[in-house]
Amino acid sequence: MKAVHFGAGNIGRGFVGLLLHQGGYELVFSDVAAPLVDAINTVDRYTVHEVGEGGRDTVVTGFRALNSAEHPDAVIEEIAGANVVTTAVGPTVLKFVAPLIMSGLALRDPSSPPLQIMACENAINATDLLRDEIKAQAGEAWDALAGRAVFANTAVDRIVPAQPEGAGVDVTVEPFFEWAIERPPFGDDPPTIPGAHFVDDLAPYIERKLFTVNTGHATTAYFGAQAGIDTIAAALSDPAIAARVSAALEETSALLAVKHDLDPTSLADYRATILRRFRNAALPDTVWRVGRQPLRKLSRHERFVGPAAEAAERGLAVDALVAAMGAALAFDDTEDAQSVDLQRMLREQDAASVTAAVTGLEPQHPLFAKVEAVVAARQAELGVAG
Ligand SMILES: NC(=O)c1ccc[n+]([C@@H]2O[C@H](COP(=O)([O-])OP(=O)(O)OC[C@H]3O[C@@H](n4cnc5c(N)ncnc54)[C@H](O)[C@@H]3O)[C@@H](O)[C@H]2O)c1
Ligand SMILES: O=P(O)(O)OC[C@@H](O)[C@@H](O)[C@H](O)[C@H](O)CO
Repeated sequence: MKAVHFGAGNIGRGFVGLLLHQGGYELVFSDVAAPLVDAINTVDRYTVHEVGEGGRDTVVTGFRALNSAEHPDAVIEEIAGANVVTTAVGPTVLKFVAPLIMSGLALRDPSSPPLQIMACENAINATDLLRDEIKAQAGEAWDALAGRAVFANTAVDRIVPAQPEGAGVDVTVEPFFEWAIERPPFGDDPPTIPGAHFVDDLAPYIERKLFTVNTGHATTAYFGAQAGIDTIAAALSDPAIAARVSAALEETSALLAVKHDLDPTSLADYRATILRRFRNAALPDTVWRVGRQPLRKLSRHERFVGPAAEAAERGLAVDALVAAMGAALAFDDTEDAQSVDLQRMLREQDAASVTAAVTGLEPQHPLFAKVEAVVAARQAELGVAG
């Protein structure tokens, strides 16, 4: 059995690749970072180090890496003969891997079992986005290709920080992990991924994850950055920031409870577990990694505006989420292109225009005026007219 995994970065090596290896797949990483591809190909094993309570080391073997920028045809050939394709490249990069998967499907023996495709990104229905990209790029050829693949959405959860310079291919991760995968697309033949659980309806799982883990994480990062704190664990040890994060998560939990009929006590346990995970002092995770790409994180269906918009529509509280969005507006990392764009927009556009462009909300939406107010407040701090 063979799996081709796009994105040999933190979660690619530290989680998806690890579980595919444990499932018995021969693993082919595909990445565009030449030094990373070369480093992977110089070793025959790497170690996933879990740090924090209960952490242990696991060795991964049976892998190689291809540079898809330099050798796209080699990647296409591997896909044609693979059982599984996974991605962990970031939601905005899916459109760049789509042509390779499309060509791999075109080369595939039509009598082979369908290729099982799963995007492991932090986004609602990321695999559907990938399928839509492949379909759009295939045009009329899609009808012939569609039957050669099945597409399943997933929710992956494990905190994998940026790895220090010189760490090589080994990866430091937290001990916790969760991987929920839609079952129906596979029929009677789901992939063998030990530790993953297959569910009939992914929506409650991905929304609970994105709107709790990632909302809480980003809230910690943005308030932490604003307070001049570098790591997630240190930010949460500040009682004022911890209170902000808890308040934001109580708002998302209130929405999740009514929307998906989730038990409030289980949601409270889920929140407590997540906050414990964030406090893992052995995990060197920074506010800069977790806050990365603020425009993506502030977009319409993401971890802030997604739950806050639905909460506002239902008349539920949103003030803590809006305050977190205010902190996100202050995220100023000159090495992050989206942060630079956000700061430029705040300086060049009026508050209503920034709110509409960043959040995708209509001006008449019940959330709009509240976000516009924090945008204007940030502009006042910057000394620019809103
Ligand atoms: N790190 C985590 O804690 C974590 C946890 C769950 C989900 N995720 C999600 O996984 C995805 C990846 O996150 P990460 O933290 O591993 O990021 P990362 O930057 O460590 O890894 C991304 C990798 O993708 C590669 N890449 C970029 N463009 C590519 C292309 N066109 N083809 C192939 N590879 C390409 C990069 O070179 C990099 O090695 C994101 O969607 C993220 O939200 C991350
Ligand atoms: O990967 P992002 O940029 O969407 O979000 C940053 C972190 O919140 C994220 O990577 C978490 O570590 C991860 O989602 C935990 O499962």
